[in-house]
Amino acid sequence: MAKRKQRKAATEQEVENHDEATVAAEAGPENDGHTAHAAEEAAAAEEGVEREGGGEGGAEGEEGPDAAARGGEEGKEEEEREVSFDELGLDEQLKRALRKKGLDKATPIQREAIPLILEGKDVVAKAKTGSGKTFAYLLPMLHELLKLSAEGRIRKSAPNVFILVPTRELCQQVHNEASSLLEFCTSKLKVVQVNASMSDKDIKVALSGPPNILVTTPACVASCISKGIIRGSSIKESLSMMILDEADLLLSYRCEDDIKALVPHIPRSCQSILMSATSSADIEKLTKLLLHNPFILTLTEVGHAKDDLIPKNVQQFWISCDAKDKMLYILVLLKLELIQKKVLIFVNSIDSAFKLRLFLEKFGIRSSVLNAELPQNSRLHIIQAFNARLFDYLIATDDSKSKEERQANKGNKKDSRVSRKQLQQTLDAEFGVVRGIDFKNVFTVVNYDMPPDPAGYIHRVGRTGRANKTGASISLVSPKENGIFEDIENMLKDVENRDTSCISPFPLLTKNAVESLRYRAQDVARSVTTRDIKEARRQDIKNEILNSEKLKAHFDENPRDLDLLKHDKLLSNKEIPAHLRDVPEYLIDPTTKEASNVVKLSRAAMDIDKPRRRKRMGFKGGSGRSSDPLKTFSAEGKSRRRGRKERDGEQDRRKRKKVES
Ligand SMILES: Nc1ncnc2c1ncn2[C@@H]1O[C@H](COP(=O)(O)OP(=O)(O)OP(=O)(O)O)[C@@H](O)[C@H]1O
Repeated sequence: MAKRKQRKAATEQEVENHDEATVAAEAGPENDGHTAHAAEEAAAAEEGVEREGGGEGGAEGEEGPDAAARGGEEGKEEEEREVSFDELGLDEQLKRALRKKGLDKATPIQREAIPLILEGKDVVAKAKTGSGKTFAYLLPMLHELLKLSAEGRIRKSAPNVFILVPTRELCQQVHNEASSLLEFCTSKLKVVQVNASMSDKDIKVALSGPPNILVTTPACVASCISKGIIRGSSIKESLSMMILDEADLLLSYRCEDDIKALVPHIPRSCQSILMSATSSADIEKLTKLLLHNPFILTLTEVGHAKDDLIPKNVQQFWISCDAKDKMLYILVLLKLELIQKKVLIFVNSIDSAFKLRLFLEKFGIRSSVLNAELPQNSRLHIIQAFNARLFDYLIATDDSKSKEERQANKGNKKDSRVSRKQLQQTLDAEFGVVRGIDFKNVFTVVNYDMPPDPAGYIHRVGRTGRANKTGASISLVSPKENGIFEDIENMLKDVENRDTSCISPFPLLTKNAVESLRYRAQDVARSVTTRDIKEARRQDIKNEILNSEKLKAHFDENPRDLDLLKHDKLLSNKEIPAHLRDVPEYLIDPTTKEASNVVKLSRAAMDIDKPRRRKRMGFKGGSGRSSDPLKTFSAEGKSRRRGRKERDGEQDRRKRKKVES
């Protein structure tokens, strides 16, 4: 009965354009709720939402005509109401854990997906990066398991739930999130994560019991099955739910064969959920492979096109510069404080990352490098320390290069034992910096090197503006990268159905500011030699291997003690000359000074440096337009600035009016 009620609310929501989201729920050939579907189609056509088919029968049939008849008025009330976790009928113990995290309202994807999953539907949910997809599947899954456990109906020959993710960073992240939600649960559900870096012995120990929930990568679960660590027949008996998170990335991590190996063991009764930030042919492939008549949720924000890819709270900028000047430009941005911290800088190779780190270090700017070479414990600790604001600049190597190397390694792996060892010693095949990791409070993402493809851009930029916070991205585009930049712009224009670009020139940078630091930057850049880079890279791995051991022992006992190790330690022990550490006042032109002051003021206004005082930053939190210098300041000259200010004033007035009315 309760389920029917929830389903009704969901169906009403599907036909409406929501306050913050438009949901396209697609019903398929077996659906007998034709009337409801026709109403949805009509509403969708009005909203410019496409329907693609595919879907679930039964319940829609029961509720459809009813819902269609009421689609209008009641639905509108629904649309304007935020939905609390209470209203979603979740287990009290889970709600307690959510309250402890300061969360009471569901995000749009949670509001839509949770009732469907609770009803036992197969669901494909597509919602942009940072929209809360993880809890959208964890909460209903845990709710159902708690219910089964209370009723003594848990089958225990193998895990009841598989959560498959592309990388081991994500294994850890999802495992942590699930464990934190179970904090107040009296029936002891066990969640474990296993990955390819663990020995068979450790995996066996982790899987003994067995756990209720297994978070792992497709490669690891396939290997467990082939080695008999998990028996296929036990999976058939016990598995009640399978979740593929970051599904759009699973196949790009060459997991297709591994997933195919799993398919024959999945019982027909198993409910499958697929979560994704983008649409792709890979999603279609996985859907066909694993799901039965799924419900497809596609979520977008109001006023934005259906497939809008970048959250609207993220401003996108670009700077055109020669490849050889990129270090100079990044120095200007960071040293003259023209961008908000914390900053995540993407580069395409490990050497470039260390070159940049050494270069910045010579100007007194400390950073850390996150890359596939580091031991897993160190990588996790770097992410945790960055999230805890122990340092402000993180240089991350993207997957592009490592992917090539991964592929090469994958080929070699079959050929010789040495290559396998090399694979383990060099790059971690299950590593992914960008994809899906929940970096907290990153304000600016910098594409120091452009990503190899538009999808890479979406995932990189998705590391800011998470949970509806304000963010910005800045891409440094060299002439050689014009092609990929155009591809990205075209893709964004296409999906947003726009004529103009969604990425604006960065407004706070003057030619004077760049020229003021040119000679210093060139001198210092020349002084960073290939040998220095090699040595720094070697030194960093050495430090981190030692760290990794210490970390393991220490953090088992003191999980909150993040200050133990510093990842932004100076790589060189030479003292930083004063003229490089402090930029003399006379070098900075007045416009840049003004820009930098505005950035600092807005930083203070946003209270960015006092995270603890902002204990409960709700989902609607973050900063408004008025406090964001990128929206109120231009380095291009006063008259233009006035124009922009006036426009902004007008927009603010309009916004106020909307709120008042
Ligand atoms: N209901 C909520 N209210 C406020 N914050 C939330 C809520 N649900 C999740 N969050 C927070 O939002 C952030 C992003 O969530 P999550 O990592 O699940 O996003 P995602 O959609 O999976 O992103 P990606 O596609 O990049 O992996 C997290 O820090 C999470 O704690």
